Amino acid sequence: MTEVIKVANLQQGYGKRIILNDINLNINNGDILGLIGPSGAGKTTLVSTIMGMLKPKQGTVTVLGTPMPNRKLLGRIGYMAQTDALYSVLTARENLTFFGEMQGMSKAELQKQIPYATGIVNLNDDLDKYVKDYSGGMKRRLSLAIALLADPELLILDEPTVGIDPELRQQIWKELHRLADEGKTILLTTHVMEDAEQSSYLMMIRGGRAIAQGTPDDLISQYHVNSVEEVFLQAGRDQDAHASND
Ligand SMILES: Nc1ncnc2c1ncn2[C@@H]1O[C@H](COP(=O)(O)OP(=O)(O)OP(=O)(O)O)[C@@H](O)[C@H]1O
Repeated sequence: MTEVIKVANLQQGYGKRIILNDINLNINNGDILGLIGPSGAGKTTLVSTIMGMLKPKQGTVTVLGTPMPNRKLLGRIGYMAQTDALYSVLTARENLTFFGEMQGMSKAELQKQIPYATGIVNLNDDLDKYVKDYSGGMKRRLSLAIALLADPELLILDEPTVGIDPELRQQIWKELHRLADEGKTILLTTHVMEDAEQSSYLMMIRGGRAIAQGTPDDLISQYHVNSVEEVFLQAGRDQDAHASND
């Protein structure tokens, strides 16, 4: 087992405002980490820090053995942001080719990987359409295909299943599990409990703090409840009770 992401005593924020406090996390290869928490909890802030887009205010972030931020590492990470960064005047195929070339992929690799990545998200029949004519869900799916394109060691996906129907969501999860079984590491943020239940390890963030973390089964038994959703609700109540006692 190799440690792929290590976050130690992280404090993060914007300007003087502190958003995340005392975050500690270790993820090994083959893990699927689900970051779950209410809107504004700090999930994207944590993801951006792990990606190296934000420098830690305090503490350290190490990815694939390298302290972050480090630009050189970006080629080894497949990243899907929350807002789609696509060129609407280009077709889907042209977008994929552009982002693949940016990551140093050869023509032969692109020829092999474009059908693979777009097959996972059911976009093969729409490859030559302009992105400006895509629906919101299709754009999300294209963004996911771009993240998968170069077969990266680490996939970081910010809300990958928003706007994706249940059948396709199942297909995507099947592929994410296959990639994890191959030893790839996946970090995703989500609001959706079904996604959380599919993760091998969960971190629940609320008010900038990790209120619970562990495997779904461990958390369910630790909190004496029957579902991940109940763990989340109970951990939130515990946090509120703790705050009112302070
Ligand atoms: N660039 C920024 N500058 C200042 N504040 C920011 C910035 N980005 C996020 N924030 C603030 O940081 C807090 C956490 O935001 P973040 O996007 O990390 O939450 P989130 O858990 O990802 O939420 P959501 O689930 O809605 O995406 C919010 O209060 C937000 O307003």
